[in-house]
Amino acid sequence: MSLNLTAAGLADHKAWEAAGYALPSYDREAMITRTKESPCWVHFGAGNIFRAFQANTAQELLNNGTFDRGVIVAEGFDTEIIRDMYQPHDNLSILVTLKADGSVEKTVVGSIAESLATDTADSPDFARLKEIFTKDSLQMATFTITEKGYSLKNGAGELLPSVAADFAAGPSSVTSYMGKVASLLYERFLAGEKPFAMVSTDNCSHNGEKLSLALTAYASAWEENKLVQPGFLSYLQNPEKVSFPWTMIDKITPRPDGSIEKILEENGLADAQSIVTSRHTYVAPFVNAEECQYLVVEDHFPNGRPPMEKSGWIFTDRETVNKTERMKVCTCLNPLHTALAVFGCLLDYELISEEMKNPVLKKLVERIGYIEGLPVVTDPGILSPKQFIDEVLNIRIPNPFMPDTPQRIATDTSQKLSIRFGETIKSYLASPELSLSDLQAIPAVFAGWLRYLMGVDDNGDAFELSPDPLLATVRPYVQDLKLGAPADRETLSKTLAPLLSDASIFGVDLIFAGLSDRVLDAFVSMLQGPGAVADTLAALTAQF
Ligand SMILES: NC(=O)c1ccc[n+]([C@@H]2O[C@H](COP(=O)([O-])OP(=O)(O)OC[C@H]3O[C@@H](n4cnc5c(N)ncnc54)[C@H](O)[C@@H]3O)[C@@H](O)[C@H]2O)c1
Ligand SMILES: O=P(O)(O)OC[C@@H](O)[C@@H](O)[C@H](O)[C@H](O)CO
Repeated sequence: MSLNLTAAGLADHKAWEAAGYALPSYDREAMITRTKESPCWVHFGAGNIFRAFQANTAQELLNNGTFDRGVIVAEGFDTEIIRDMYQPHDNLSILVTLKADGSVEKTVVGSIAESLATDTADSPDFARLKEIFTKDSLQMATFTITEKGYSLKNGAGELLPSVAADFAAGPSSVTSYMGKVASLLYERFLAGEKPFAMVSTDNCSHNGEKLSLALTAYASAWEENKLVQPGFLSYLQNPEKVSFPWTMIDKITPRPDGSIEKILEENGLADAQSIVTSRHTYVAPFVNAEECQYLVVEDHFPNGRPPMEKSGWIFTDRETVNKTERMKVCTCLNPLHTALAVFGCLLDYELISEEMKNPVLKKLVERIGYIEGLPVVTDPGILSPKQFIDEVLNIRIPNPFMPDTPQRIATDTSQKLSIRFGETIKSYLASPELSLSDLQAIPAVFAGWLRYLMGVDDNGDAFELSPDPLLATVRPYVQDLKLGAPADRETLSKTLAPLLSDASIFGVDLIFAGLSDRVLDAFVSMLQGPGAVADTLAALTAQF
C-alpha cells in the first residue's frame, strides 16, 4: 500500500486513517474555493515553522468549525520550496508531532489554499497577490522570514543595492523582499486605504516594530521621490488602518529529519524524501516539531481576525507580549539554544538532546539561564519565567525524540547574539544591583563563537559553518589562526578589537562594557590545541 500526499491520494482516506494519520475533517475543495474568493490570511515565508504552526492553527479552526477559510502562502526568497514541495503535493503537508514520551502524532495539514512563488514582481503569482491585497476580506498577513528578512542594510550599515534601487524606482518595479511587501500594501492603499494587520512571527525583538520600520522606509523614500500618491506614508503610520502587532512565537521545529522520513516511509508514505534547496532551506513533504507551542500576540487587528484563540494563541497587550518575548528570546530559551549550537558544532554533536547529556554543557546552559539571565527577566504575568525555563531545560531541549541539531540553530548566529545575550548585558550595565563580574558563561559563548568561526572543530578537523550573512565580514578576523599555535594575546586583542567593539553584533561594545578581556581569555584558552574547547568549558563550569 502506498500513501500519496496529493489531493487525489488523500481521497483514499481509509488507507491514511489506517496508517494512523489525522486528516482534515472539512471539505477541502470548498475551503479552497472560499479562500480564493474571500482571502483572509496571507502568510509570507513558506518554511518549516509555518507548516508546523500557523498552517496547523488554520487547520484546527477549520476542523472545529470556528473559521471557514484557510491560508494563502507567499514565498519570495526561496521559491524552490513552492515549486519542488508545495505544488507537487497540492499544498498538503504532514505535521509529525514528536512528544516527550516518544509517541508520534501524524496529521495531514490541508489548510493551505494557495501557494504563490513571488520571486519577481512581474510574475503571475505576484499579480495574484496584488489582487488578494485589494480584497475587503483580507484581515492579516503573518511572516516567518527569519530576522535578516527585515534588514534593509548590509553589515557595514549601507543600504542593500536592491533596496536602494527600489527606493529610487518605486512600487511598480520592486526586486527586494520588503519592497515587494511594501508595493502590495500600496495596492491596498490605492484600493481605498483598506485596514489590515501585518504580523511578524519571527524570533526577533519588537518584531512588529521591525516590520513597520522596514516598510515605512520604503513609503518615506517613495513619497519623497514622488513615486506614490500622497498619503501612503500616513496610511502605513495610522494604527487604525495598518497595525503591526508584536508577537512572541515558540515551538521548536527542527529541520525535517531522516529518522522521521524513515518512519513515514515504513508507514507507506510515497516520496517522503527531504531536499536542501539551492538557498539552503531544508524541506520535505513533512515537518517535524515538538508538541509544546506558544504564540502570544498583541491584539490589534484593524480589519478583525480569525478566532486564533480557539487554537491556543494568547491575545494580550503589547507590554505583555514584550515581556514574554524578552523572557523567551533573551533568557529562557534562545540564548541556551545558541550556546548549545556554537559548542555543539565545535564538539561534533549532531543532536541538541545529546548535548544535554554532557554535564559540562548542561551546567553551562543552566548557568546562562538561571544565574546570569533570570535576574534581569520581568515576569510577564501570563507565563512564569521559572516554570518556562524549567520546562525548556528539563523537558523540551533534552527530549531525545526531537531531532534538533546545533547546525540548524547556528544559522545566522551573527544576527542573534545581540538579542540573545546583548540585552542581558545591557540590563547588567544599567543595574546598580547587578554585577558584571557575575557574567562568566555569556563571555565564554562569545569566545566559543569566535572559535566556531575558524571552521575547525575541537579535534582539529574542518567543519562546514552554517549560513550566516556576516560570514564574509567576521571570518577574516580568525581564519588565519591555527589551533595549537595561538597568536600572542596582545596581538589578538588588537586584531579582534573592531569585532569585539561592534555593538551591532554583540548588542554592546564589549570593550567598553569591560567584558572583552573575559572573552579573549576564554578564546585564547580554546586555541591551545585539540580538546582545548572542552577543557576550557570544564575548567570554567567547575567554578560555577
Ligand atoms: N524553527 C523554529 O524552531 C522556529 C520557532 C519559532 C520561530 N521561528 C522563526 O521562524 C523563522 C523561520 O524558521 P523556519 O523553521 O521556518 O526556517 P526554514 O529554514 O524552514 O524557512 C526559512 C524561511 O525564511 C525565508 N527566508 C530566509 N531568508 C530570507 C530572507 N533573507 N528574506 C526573506 N525570506 C527569507 C525562507 O525562504 C523560508 O521561507 C526563524 O528564523 C525564526 O525567526 C522558528
Ligand atoms: O529560528 P532561529 O534561526 O531564529 O533560531 C534557532 C532556534 O533557536 C529557534 O528556531 C528555536 O527553535 C525557536 O525559537 C523555538 O521557539
